[in-house]
Amino acid sequence: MKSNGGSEAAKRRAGEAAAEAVEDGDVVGLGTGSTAAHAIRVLGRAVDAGLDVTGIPTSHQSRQVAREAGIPLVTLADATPDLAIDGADQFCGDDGGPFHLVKGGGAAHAREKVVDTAADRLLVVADPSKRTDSLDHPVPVEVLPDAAPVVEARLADLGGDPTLRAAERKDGPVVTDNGNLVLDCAFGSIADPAALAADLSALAGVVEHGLFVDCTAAVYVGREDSVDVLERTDE
Ligand SMILES: O=C[C@H](O)[C@H](O)[C@H](O)COP(=O)(O)O
Repeated sequence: MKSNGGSEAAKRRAGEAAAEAVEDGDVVGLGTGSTAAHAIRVLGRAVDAGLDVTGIPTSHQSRQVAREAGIPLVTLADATPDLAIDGADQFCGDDGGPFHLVKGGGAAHAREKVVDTAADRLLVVADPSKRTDSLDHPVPVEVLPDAAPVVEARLADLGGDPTLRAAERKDGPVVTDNGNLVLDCAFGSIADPAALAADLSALAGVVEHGLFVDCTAAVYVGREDSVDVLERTDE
């Protein structure tokens, strides 16, 4: 499984703490990545112990981890998630929020955004290396394969520097779970995530981008021996 190199102990603590927010009878959106996988495994142990939880996976990876953990799975056609637990490649925001994220390091951001925003609450799990004052991580942009050259040009018009994501153990590009390609687009420091998100969403051929703007209810930041919970409060 892809890992960003953050401490596994910190990721595990974040996952464990977020999983504690799940209640009997909940339908849970199951995020993708190495941090969310810790939460899924904890939920699997809770299911073994008798908790009634149903999961909605966000990728082939999270489906596989959930199956191995023994979590019953459904789709968005069957149920609406009460909450979702998902990782992030980078986040900004202080306690009180709003929180903005960059996601899609595992190319799962399109399905993640559908499931995470369908949930009543999105709980993000992360280690401290993901936190920043201002987002500057390249934004993954999932594109229809035929549209990639056109979208690349439009991203450059927006001031971005796009790179087609290459596969690591396959010749050629990464192909997403949805059969599309990914352009990782560097924009430098992103002053207005909402405006950039709107610009990216407006491009023909873009299936989804990895900016998640103010849709997070809480961020669980795991450390070696503790967890900070940052919560979005209503103004
Ligand atoms: O596409 C992948 C997802 O957005 C992940 O949630 C994100 O890349 C964080 O993954 P990790 O917890 O492994 O750093």
